[in-house]
Amino acid sequence: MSAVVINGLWAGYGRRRVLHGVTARIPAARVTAVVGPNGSGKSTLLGAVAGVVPAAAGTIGRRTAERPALVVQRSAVADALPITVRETVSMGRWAQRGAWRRLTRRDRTVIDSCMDRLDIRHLAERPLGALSGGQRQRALVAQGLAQESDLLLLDEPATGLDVEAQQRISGALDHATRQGATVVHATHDLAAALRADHCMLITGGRVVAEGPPADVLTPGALARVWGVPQVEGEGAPGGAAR
Ligand SMILES: Nc1ncnc2c1ncn2[C@@H]1O[C@H](COP(=O)(O)OP(=O)(O)OP(=O)(O)O)[C@@H](O)[C@H]1O
Repeated sequence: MSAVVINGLWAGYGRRRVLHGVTARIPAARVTAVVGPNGSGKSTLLGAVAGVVPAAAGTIGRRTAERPALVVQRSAVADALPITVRETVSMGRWAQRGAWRRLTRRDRTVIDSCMDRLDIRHLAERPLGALSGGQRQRALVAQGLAQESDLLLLDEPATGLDVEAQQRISGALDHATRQGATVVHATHDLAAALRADHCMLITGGRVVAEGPPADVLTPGALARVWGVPQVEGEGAPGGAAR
């Protein structure tokens, strides 16, 4: 079953088109990895599905009307933002409660459990700007989880993190899918993409392959997309590149 069906999607910024007729299906309650070179349109695709980048043409069909949770790259968050980790994660509840309503007991339980899942409860009262990059990224992922949306979109959530932090995040995302959420993450980490349930390879704003990661991330497809020959025997066998 598909959580999102994208059909002939064109999208970009102003008059500049970044996505050129993207057609793809995102399976429900699974992890999908979006892979592609710098500037290929991964963030733009996540933004379009999240509704923050308008579609110029084509359609994005959703199974439900719930607002997606979008976790942006940590570099997109200002260092000087004067908020604590707990406040950052609490903002995840705004979509349900509004920014000025008092948090309920259930909100506080969700916030604490999302901090626990990312192992950042001990940092709860620290200012976000005073954290390391990896700690800050965990706080942003916890904020996304706190929205309890059925569609979680994450832009390179594990880039530059140590192995323990990467495992925390990937464990939290797997947990979300077991709870029924659909997870889509953009990544440059081919090992992480191979662990996903589904993979979309994009280049130049076009989907060049889509399907099981081992069928998509073939040595031939990677060589074509990145233009560098892969070492023989590396990557997965098969060939599903369009
Ligand atoms: N806000 C913006 N305004 C104008 N152009 C943008 C904007 N954001 C991205 N672009 C352009 O759109 C193209 C695709 O960018 P996008 O961030 O979607 O790629 P990406 O695959 O996520 O890249 P990366 O791997 O480097 O994060 C790039 O050429 C980029 O310069």
